[in-house]
Amino acid sequence: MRYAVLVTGPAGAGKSTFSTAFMTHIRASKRTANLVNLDPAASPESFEYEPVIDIKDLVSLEDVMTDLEYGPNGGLVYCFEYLMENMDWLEEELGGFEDDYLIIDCPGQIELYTHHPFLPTLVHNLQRLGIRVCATYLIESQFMEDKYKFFSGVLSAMSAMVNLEIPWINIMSKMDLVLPQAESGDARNGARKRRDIARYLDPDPLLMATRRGEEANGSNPRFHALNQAIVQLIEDHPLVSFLPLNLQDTDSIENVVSHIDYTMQYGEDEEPKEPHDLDEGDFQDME
Ligand SMILES: Nc1nc2c(ncn2[C@@H]2O[C@H](COP(=O)(O)OP(=O)(O)OP(=O)(O)O)[C@@H](O)[C@H]2O)c(=O)[nH]1
Repeated sequence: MRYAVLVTGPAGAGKSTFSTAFMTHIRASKRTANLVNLDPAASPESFEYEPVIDIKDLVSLEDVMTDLEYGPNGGLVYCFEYLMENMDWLEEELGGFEDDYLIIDCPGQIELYTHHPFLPTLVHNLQRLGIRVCATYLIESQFMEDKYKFFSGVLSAMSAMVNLEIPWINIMSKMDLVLPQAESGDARNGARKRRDIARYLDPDPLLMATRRGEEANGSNPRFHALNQAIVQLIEDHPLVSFLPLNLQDTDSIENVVSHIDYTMQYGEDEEPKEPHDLDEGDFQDME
């Protein structure tokens, strides 16, 4: 069985950094993982592990912008459409990998997750090849600092989940930036901040509720009805909750990887090892 984890989310959410930490963690636990880059604009410096498959070997944003004179956004859309037309290239590239995890670092264009057919086509093709696919969707903890920005993140996560219909894990990345605040100050303050964080990790739609006529974040009170409708939508479809990810804390990475393993039903089809297949390293792992 092959497994593919799509690492998705808006630009700058920490996808490449998480992909690297994920690779390191999987390899440290003596499993195999390979990185796949699907961002045609990614610079080589963004990867600590060299991707085994790189969309830039098929099409690069730079070439498209130079040769076709497209701007950066149109160029990116062109690259994804080009890949969609050349899925046999990806299929061929994937053919050589019988390893257990493919970590697919996706681009940060939000339209890819909400309405562009690129990701559904990709998922369909991976599944056709017998690869079990799950998605992680990262939004960064700074979204918690502005509840309206946070809810736009919740809605984009929800939209992406509905668009892709595959096992899904939402991750609140860069928790190292907010956790120290929760730990600082007196005990009562700390407890209140931790409670606030919990409301964001399991989104409480009431965070956004306003009373009729009340100004919300400087916005026009006429938005009250719209806010109420969004609150209702999130309440009626409680699809989104977030796993906190603090890359400074090994337990936090371990927790996220365990959720991914569980969601993917990793190892469910593994045959038990015969005693003669076990080597010394396996016994050391059990100590
Ligand atoms: N403090 C902190 N910074 C982080 C963390 N993860 C990523 N960053 C920083 O956030 C910025 C963006 O990180 P990337 O991993 O490149 O984000 P990305 O989602 O791959 O970005 P795009 O590919 O442009 O969409 C970089 O400056 C990282 O150093 C984290 O866990 N904590």
